Amino acid sequence: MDVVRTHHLTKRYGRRTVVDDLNLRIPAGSVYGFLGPNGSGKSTTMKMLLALVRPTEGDVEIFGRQMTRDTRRQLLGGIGSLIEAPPGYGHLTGAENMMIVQRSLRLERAQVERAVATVRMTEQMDKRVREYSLGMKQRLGIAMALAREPHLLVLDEPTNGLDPAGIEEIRGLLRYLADQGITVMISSHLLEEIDKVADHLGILSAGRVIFQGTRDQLFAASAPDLLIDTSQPERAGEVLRDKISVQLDSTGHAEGGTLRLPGVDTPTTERIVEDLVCAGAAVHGVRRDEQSLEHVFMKLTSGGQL
Ligand SMILES: Nc1ncnc2c1ncn2[C@@H]1O[C@H](COP(=O)(O)OP(=O)(O)OP(=O)(O)O)[C@@H](O)[C@H]1O
Repeated sequence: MDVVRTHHLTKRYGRRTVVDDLNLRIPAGSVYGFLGPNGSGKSTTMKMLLALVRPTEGDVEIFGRQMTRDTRRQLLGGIGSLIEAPPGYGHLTGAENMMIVQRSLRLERAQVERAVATVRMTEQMDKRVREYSLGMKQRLGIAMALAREPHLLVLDEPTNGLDPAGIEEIRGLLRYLADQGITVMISSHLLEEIDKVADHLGILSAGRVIFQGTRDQLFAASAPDLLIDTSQPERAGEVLRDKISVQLDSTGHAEGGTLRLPGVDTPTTERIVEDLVCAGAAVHGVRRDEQSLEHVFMKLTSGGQL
Protein backbone atom coordinates (compact mmCIF):
# COMPACT_ATOMS: atom_id res chain seq x y z
CA MET A 1 0.00 0.00 0.00
CA ASP A 2 1.12 3.55 -0.70
CA VAL A 3 0.99 6.01 2.18
CA VAL A 4 1.25 8.97 -0.21
CA ARG A 5 -0.04 9.20 -3.77
CA THR A 6 -0.33 12.34 -5.77
CA HIS A 7 -2.22 12.62 -9.02
CA HIS A 8 -1.02 15.17 -11.56
CA LEU A 9 -0.04 17.46 -8.72
CA THR A 10 0.86 20.88 -10.13
CA LYS A 11 1.67 24.28 -8.65
CA ARG A 12 1.96 27.46 -10.64
CA TYR A 13 2.93 30.86 -9.35
CA GLY A 14 1.68 33.30 -11.95
CA ARG A 15 2.89 31.91 -15.26
CA ARG A 16 5.66 29.90 -13.65
CA THR A 17 5.09 26.17 -13.11
CA VAL A 18 7.21 25.16 -10.11
CA VAL A 19 5.73 21.68 -9.61
CA ASP A 20 4.67 19.98 -12.78
CA ASP A 21 2.29 17.02 -13.03
CA LEU A 22 3.71 14.95 -10.16
CA ASN A 23 2.57 11.39 -9.56
CA LEU A 24 4.37 10.43 -6.38
CA ARG A 25 4.11 6.95 -4.85
CA ILE A 26 5.48 6.50 -1.36
CA PRO A 27 5.16 2.90 -0.16
CA ALA A 28 4.21 2.21 3.46
CA GLY A 29 7.23 1.60 5.68
CA SER A 30 9.72 3.07 3.23
CA VAL A 31 12.28 5.79 3.71
CA TYR A 32 11.61 7.86 0.60
CA GLY A 33 14.44 10.16 -0.41
CA PHE A 34 13.08 13.17 -2.28
CA LEU A 35 15.98 14.60 -4.21
CA GLY A 36 16.57 17.53 -6.45
CA PRO A 37 18.74 20.61 -6.86
CA ASN A 38 17.85 23.84 -5.03
CA GLY A 39 14.71 25.37 -6.45
CA SER A 40 13.47 22.17 -8.12
CA GLY A 41 10.19 22.25 -6.18
CA LYS A 42 10.76 19.86 -3.23
CA SER A 43 9.53 22.20 -0.49
CA THR A 44 6.52 23.30 -2.51
CA THR A 45 5.56 19.64 -3.06
CA MET A 46 5.94 18.82 0.62
CA LYS A 47 3.85 21.84 1.57
CA MET A 48 1.12 20.64 -0.77
CA LEU A 49 1.20 17.22 0.93
CA LEU A 50 0.72 19.02 4.24
CA ALA A 51 -2.05 21.31 2.92
CA LEU A 52 0.12 24.37 3.56
CA VAL A 53 0.09 25.29 -0.12
CA ARG A 54 -2.94 24.79 -2.32
CA PRO A 55 -2.32 22.84 -5.55
CA THR A 56 -3.16 24.61 -8.79
CA GLU A 57 -4.13 21.25 -10.26
CA GLY A 58 -4.20 17.63 -9.20
CA ASP A 59 -4.72 16.10 -5.80
CA VAL A 60 -3.10 14.42 -2.85
CA GLU A 61 -4.03 11.08 -1.34
CA ILE A 62 -2.73 10.20 2.13
CA PHE A 63 -3.28 6.80 3.78
CA GLY A 64 -5.53 5.91 0.83
CA ARG A 65 -7.86 8.90 1.29
CA GLN A 66 -8.05 12.04 -0.77
CA MET A 67 -7.09 15.23 1.04
CA THR A 68 -10.13 17.51 0.98
CA ARG A 69 -11.41 20.23 3.22
CA ASP A 70 -13.39 17.58 5.12
CA THR A 71 -10.64 14.97 5.52
CA ARG A 72 -7.72 17.35 5.96
CA ARG A 73 -7.79 17.65 9.73
CA GLN A 74 -7.95 13.92 10.30
CA LEU A 75 -5.28 13.06 7.73
CA LEU A 76 -2.89 15.70 9.03
CA GLY A 77 -3.30 14.20 12.51
CA GLY A 78 -1.33 11.20 11.26
CA ILE A 79 1.54 13.22 9.78
CA GLY A 80 4.49 14.72 11.63
CA SER A 81 6.51 17.31 9.74
CA LEU A 82 9.57 19.49 9.83
CA ILE A 83 9.56 22.12 7.11
CA GLU A 84 12.31 24.67 6.53
CA ALA A 85 14.12 26.11 9.55
CA PRO A 86 14.00 24.13 12.79
CA PRO A 87 11.00 25.23 14.83
CA GLY A 88 11.00 26.23 18.51
CA TYR A 89 11.23 29.44 20.49
CA GLY A 90 14.86 30.30 21.17
CA HIS A 91 14.23 32.06 24.49
CA LEU A 92 12.41 29.02 25.90
CA THR A 93 13.96 25.74 27.02
CA GLY A 94 13.52 22.50 25.13
CA ALA A 95 11.11 21.33 27.84
CA GLU A 96 9.01 24.49 27.56
CA ASN A 97 8.86 24.14 23.79
CA MET A 98 7.76 20.53 24.11
CA MET A 99 5.13 21.58 26.65
CA ILE A 100 3.65 23.96 24.06
CA VAL A 101 3.47 21.09 21.57
CA GLN A 102 1.90 18.83 24.18
CA ARG A 103 -0.80 21.38 25.07
CA SER A 104 -1.60 22.51 21.54
CA LEU A 105 -1.99 18.92 20.30
CA ARG A 106 -3.56 17.71 23.57
CA LEU A 107 -1.02 14.95 24.00
CA GLU A 108 -0.07 12.84 27.00
CA ARG A 109 3.13 13.73 28.81
CA ALA A 110 4.41 10.23 28.10
CA GLN A 111 4.09 10.79 24.33
CA VAL A 112 6.27 13.89 24.51
CA GLU A 113 8.82 12.16 26.72
CA ARG A 114 9.04 9.22 24.33
CA ALA A 115 9.60 11.56 21.38
CA VAL A 116 12.36 13.42 23.24
CA ALA A 117 14.01 10.13 24.24
CA THR A 118 13.86 8.85 20.65
CA VAL A 119 15.94 11.80 19.42
CA ARG A 120 18.25 11.43 22.47
CA MET A 121 17.54 14.91 23.81
CA THR A 122 16.30 14.05 27.31
CA GLU A 123 19.47 15.46 28.90
CA GLN A 124 19.18 18.76 27.00
CA MET A 125 15.65 19.71 27.92
CA ASP A 126 16.57 22.36 30.53
CA LYS A 127 18.72 24.39 28.11
CA ARG A 128 17.37 27.31 26.14
CA VAL A 129 16.90 26.44 22.46
CA ARG A 130 19.05 29.38 21.33
CA GLU A 131 21.98 27.69 23.09
CA TYR A 132 21.47 24.47 21.13
CA SER A 133 23.75 23.43 18.27
CA LEU A 134 22.07 23.18 14.85
CA GLY A 135 21.98 19.38 15.18
CA MET A 136 20.23 19.65 18.55
CA LYS A 137 17.70 22.12 17.09
CA GLN A 138 16.99 19.68 14.26
CA ARG A 139 16.54 16.84 16.72
CA LEU A 140 14.18 18.91 18.84
CA GLY A 141 12.22 19.71 15.65
CA ILE A 142 12.00 16.00 14.87
CA ALA A 143 10.85 15.33 18.45
CA MET A 144 8.08 17.90 17.94
CA ALA A 145 7.05 16.11 14.75
CA LEU A 146 7.17 12.70 16.46
CA ALA A 147 5.24 13.62 19.59
CA ARG A 148 1.86 12.99 18.00
CA GLU A 149 3.06 9.47 17.04
CA PRO A 150 2.57 9.91 13.31
CA HIS A 151 2.42 7.16 10.68
CA LEU A 152 4.12 9.44 8.19
CA LEU A 153 6.98 11.82 8.84
CA VAL A 154 7.75 14.55 6.29
CA LEU A 155 11.17 16.15 6.76
CA ASP A 156 12.38 18.97 4.52
CA GLU A 157 16.20 19.03 4.36
CA PRO A 158 16.75 17.99 8.00
CA THR A 159 20.46 17.45 7.33
CA ASN A 160 21.02 20.92 5.84
CA GLY A 161 24.02 22.59 7.46
CA LEU A 162 24.91 19.66 9.71
CA ASP A 163 28.44 18.31 9.98
CA PRO A 164 29.11 14.67 8.95
CA ALA A 165 28.58 13.40 12.51
CA GLY A 166 25.25 15.25 12.76
CA ILE A 167 24.17 13.86 9.38
CA GLU A 168 25.04 10.33 10.47
CA GLU A 169 23.05 10.83 13.65
CA ILE A 170 19.93 11.86 11.68
CA ARG A 171 20.42 8.86 9.38
CA GLY A 172 20.58 6.53 12.37
CA LEU A 173 17.42 8.09 13.74
CA LEU A 174 15.58 7.64 10.44
CA ARG A 175 16.61 3.99 10.27
CA TYR A 176 15.30 3.51 13.80
CA LEU A 177 11.98 5.19 12.92
CA ALA A 178 11.61 3.09 9.77
CA ASP A 179 12.16 -0.03 11.90
CA GLN A 180 9.28 1.15 14.08
CA GLY A 181 7.07 1.12 10.97
CA ILE A 182 6.93 4.88 10.37
CA THR A 183 7.05 5.92 6.72
CA VAL A 184 9.58 8.70 6.26
CA MET A 185 9.80 11.19 3.41
CA ILE A 186 13.02 13.18 3.53
CA SER A 187 14.20 15.78 1.05
CA SER A 188 17.73 16.79 0.22
CA HIS A 189 19.68 18.42 -2.59
CA LEU A 190 22.65 16.19 -1.74
CA LEU A 191 22.24 12.58 -2.67
CA GLU A 192 25.06 11.36 -0.48
CA GLU A 193 23.26 12.64 2.62
CA ILE A 194 20.33 10.30 2.17
CA ASP A 195 21.53 7.67 -0.23
CA LYS A 196 22.51 5.29 2.55
CA VAL A 197 19.22 5.56 4.38
CA ALA A 198 16.61 5.85 1.62
CA ASP A 199 15.29 2.66 0.04
CA HIS A 200 13.08 4.53 -2.43
CA LEU A 201 14.04 7.63 -4.35
CA GLY A 202 12.12 10.33 -6.17
CA ILE A 203 14.28 12.70 -8.18
CA LEU A 204 12.94 16.09 -9.12
CA SER A 205 14.37 18.41 -11.73
CA ALA A 206 12.75 21.74 -12.59
CA GLY A 207 9.46 20.68 -11.03
CA ARG A 208 9.21 17.29 -12.77
CA VAL A 209 9.92 13.80 -11.51
CA ILE A 210 12.72 12.40 -13.64
CA PHE A 211 13.04 9.18 -11.67
CA GLN A 212 11.00 7.34 -9.08
CA GLY A 213 11.71 3.85 -7.78
CA THR A 214 14.20 1.87 -5.77
CA ARG A 215 17.89 2.60 -5.63
CA ASP A 216 18.61 -0.59 -7.60
CA GLN A 217 16.17 0.44 -10.32
CA LEU A 218 17.95 3.77 -10.59
CA PHE A 219 21.24 2.02 -11.27
CA ALA A 220 19.65 -0.42 -13.69
CA ALA A 221 17.97 2.38 -15.64
CA SER A 222 21.10 4.39 -16.16
CA ALA A 223 23.64 2.54 -18.29
CA PRO A 224 27.19 3.06 -17.02
CA ASP A 225 29.72 4.38 -19.54
CA LEU A 226 31.26 1.77 -21.80
CA LEU A 227 35.07 1.59 -21.75
CA ILE A 228 36.90 0.09 -24.70
CA ASP A 229 40.63 -0.66 -24.44
CA THR A 230 42.37 -0.61 -27.78
CA SER A 231 45.94 -0.52 -29.03
CA GLN A 232 44.91 2.02 -31.76
CA PRO A 233 42.78 4.61 -29.95
CA GLU A 234 43.08 7.26 -32.71
CA ARG A 235 41.98 4.83 -35.39
CA ALA A 236 39.14 3.56 -33.16
CA GLY A 237 38.08 7.13 -32.41
CA GLU A 238 37.86 7.90 -36.13
CA VAL A 239 35.75 4.82 -36.79
CA LEU A 240 33.28 5.71 -34.08
CA ARG A 241 33.32 9.51 -34.16
CA ASP A 242 30.46 9.89 -36.64
CA LYS A 243 28.28 7.36 -34.89
CA ILE A 244 28.61 8.12 -31.23
CA SER A 245 30.14 10.62 -28.82
CA VAL A 246 33.58 9.34 -27.89
CA GLN A 247 36.27 10.58 -25.62
CA LEU A 248 39.73 9.28 -24.93
CA ASP A 249 39.91 8.33 -21.29
CA SER A 250 42.67 9.91 -19.23
CA THR A 251 43.58 6.47 -17.98
CA GLY A 252 45.17 5.54 -21.34
CA HIS A 253 47.80 2.81 -21.37
CA ALA A 254 51.26 3.31 -22.82
CA GLU A 255 50.62 0.76 -25.52
CA GLY A 256 47.18 2.11 -26.43
CA GLY A 257 44.25 3.84 -24.82
CA THR A 258 40.73 3.61 -23.50
CA LEU A 259 37.70 5.07 -25.21
CA ARG A 260 34.80 6.18 -23.03
CA LEU A 261 31.35 5.91 -24.59
CA PRO A 262 28.35 7.14 -22.61
CA GLY A 263 24.78 5.81 -22.91
CA VAL A 264 25.54 2.67 -24.92
CA ASP A 265 23.23 -0.34 -24.55
CA THR A 266 24.18 -4.00 -25.09
CA PRO A 267 23.18 -4.40 -28.79
CA THR A 268 25.04 -1.19 -29.64
CA THR A 269 28.09 -2.46 -27.74
CA GLU A 270 28.13 -5.60 -29.91
CA ARG A 271 27.89 -3.50 -33.07
CA ILE A 272 30.65 -1.13 -31.99
CA VAL A 273 33.10 -3.94 -31.21
CA GLU A 274 32.37 -5.52 -34.59
CA ASP A 275 32.88 -2.19 -36.40
CA LEU A 276 36.19 -1.63 -34.67
CA VAL A 277 37.56 -5.07 -35.38
CA CYS A 278 36.44 -4.91 -39.04
CA ALA A 279 38.16 -1.54 -39.40
CA GLY A 280 41.40 -3.02 -38.09
CA ALA A 281 41.37 -1.37 -34.65
CA ALA A 282 42.27 -4.20 -32.29
CA VAL A 283 40.21 -4.35 -29.10
CA HIS A 284 41.67 -5.97 -26.00
CA GLY A 285 39.12 -4.96 -23.39
CA VAL A 286 35.44 -4.04 -23.14
CA ARG A 287 34.09 -3.00 -19.71
CA ARG A 288 31.51 -0.91 -17.96
CA ASP A 289 32.54 1.90 -15.68
CA GLU A 290 31.55 1.49 -12.05
CA GLN A 291 29.52 4.56 -11.21
CA SER A 292 28.44 6.04 -7.95
CA LEU A 293 24.85 6.98 -7.31
CA GLU A 294 26.04 10.58 -6.99
CA HIS A 295 27.34 10.38 -10.56
CA VAL A 296 24.00 8.99 -11.81
CA PHE A 297 22.15 11.74 -9.96
CA MET A 298 24.34 14.50 -11.38
CA LYS A 299 23.90 13.11 -14.87
CA LEU A 300 20.14 13.00 -14.48
CA THR A 301 19.67 16.42 -12.97
CA SER A 302 21.96 18.16 -15.41
CA GLY A 303 19.61 17.33 -18.22
CA GLY A 304 20.64 13.74 -18.87
CA GLN A 305 17.85 11.29 -19.56
CA LEU A 306 17.05 7.84 -18.31
N1 LIG B 1 5.24 31.63 -2.75
C1 LIG B 1 5.97 31.60 -3.86
N2 LIG B 1 5.77 32.50 -4.85
C2 LIG B 1 6.48 32.47 -6.00
N3 LIG B 1 7.44 31.54 -6.27
C3 LIG B 1 7.69 30.62 -5.33
C4 LIG B 1 6.97 30.59 -4.09
N4 LIG B 1 7.44 29.53 -3.36
C5 LIG B 1 8.41 28.94 -4.10
N5 LIG B 1 8.55 29.59 -5.28
C6 LIG B 1 9.51 29.23 -6.36
O1 LIG B 1 9.30 27.90 -6.72
C7 LIG B 1 10.52 27.24 -7.04
C8 LIG B 1 10.64 25.97 -6.23
O2 LIG B 1 10.87 26.30 -4.87
P1 LIG B 1 11.00 25.20 -3.74
O3 LIG B 1 11.30 25.92 -2.46
O4 LIG B 1 9.82 24.32 -3.76
O5 LIG B 1 12.25 24.39 -4.23
P2 LIG B 1 13.18 23.39 -3.43
O6 LIG B 1 13.48 22.27 -4.36
O7 LIG B 1 12.59 23.05 -2.12
O8 LIG B 1 14.49 24.24 -3.26
P3 LIG B 1 15.32 24.57 -1.96
O9 LIG B 1 16.07 23.34 -1.66
O10 LIG B 1 16.18 25.71 -2.42
O11 LIG B 1 14.30 24.97 -0.91
C9 LIG B 1 11.63 28.23 -6.75
O12 LIG B 1 12.05 28.80 -7.96
C10 LIG B 1 10.95 29.29 -5.89
O13 LIG B 1 11.52 30.55 -6.13
